[in-house]
Amino acid sequence: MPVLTGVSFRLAPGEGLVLRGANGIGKTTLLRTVAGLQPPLSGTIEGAGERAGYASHADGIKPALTVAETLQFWADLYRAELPEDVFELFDLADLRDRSAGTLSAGQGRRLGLARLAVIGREVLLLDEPTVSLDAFSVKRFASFLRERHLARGGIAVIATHIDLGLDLPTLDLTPYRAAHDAAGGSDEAFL
Ligand SMILES: Nc1ncnc2c1ncn2[C@@H]1O[C@H](COP(=O)(O)OP(=O)(O)OP(=O)(O)O)[C@@H](O)[C@H]1O
Repeated sequence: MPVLTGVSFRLAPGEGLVLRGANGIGKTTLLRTVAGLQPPLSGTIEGAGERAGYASHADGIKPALTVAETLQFWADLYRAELPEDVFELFDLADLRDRSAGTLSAGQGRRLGLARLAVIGREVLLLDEPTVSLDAFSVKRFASFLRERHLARGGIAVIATHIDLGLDLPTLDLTPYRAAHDAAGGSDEAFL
């Protein structure tokens, strides 16, 4: 059963897009589909695939590793160099040797987001990236997106309920909600 229907967008290097819509409209579903984690029922997605990095609601933290070990783990996995300033960029310098399992929610989110600076993917698919972040951390993350990602030709698709101050175009998914038969909402499609 479709969740969204008729959605279409195209982004050039350096461009970003903010996805909007009420809870349950299908923002996560769309991001996961673009990321290649689930197939579309119809239509095509071009240019994401191996070039894409997806950040979900979960931070993907391994509690047995320290903060520094976590980022090195991601760098090794993606065969990338750990950027020297990644700890400063995400305000993690004082937490480098802290066990990742002991981080607060916001600190853990900063670590999860720092992964994006490590993996070097051109297309970032971000699902509510600022959840748990304080205002200062939201600003820092917005600066990372603007100066380190978009300004260098990266692409970002961001589902967010808050204004990141990035002045990006918005795609409201409300008109694309799929019609359903009388009996069921889209929830039943997953059961
Ligand atoms: N695993 C699942 N089982 C049942 N229903 C699901 C599942 N995943 C998604 N859905 C349903 O699919 C629809 C779209 O969900 P999705 O998570 O994409 O919405 P969203 O726009 O990201 O919502 P939110 O703003 O609350 O994060 C919703 O009706 C949701 O209940």
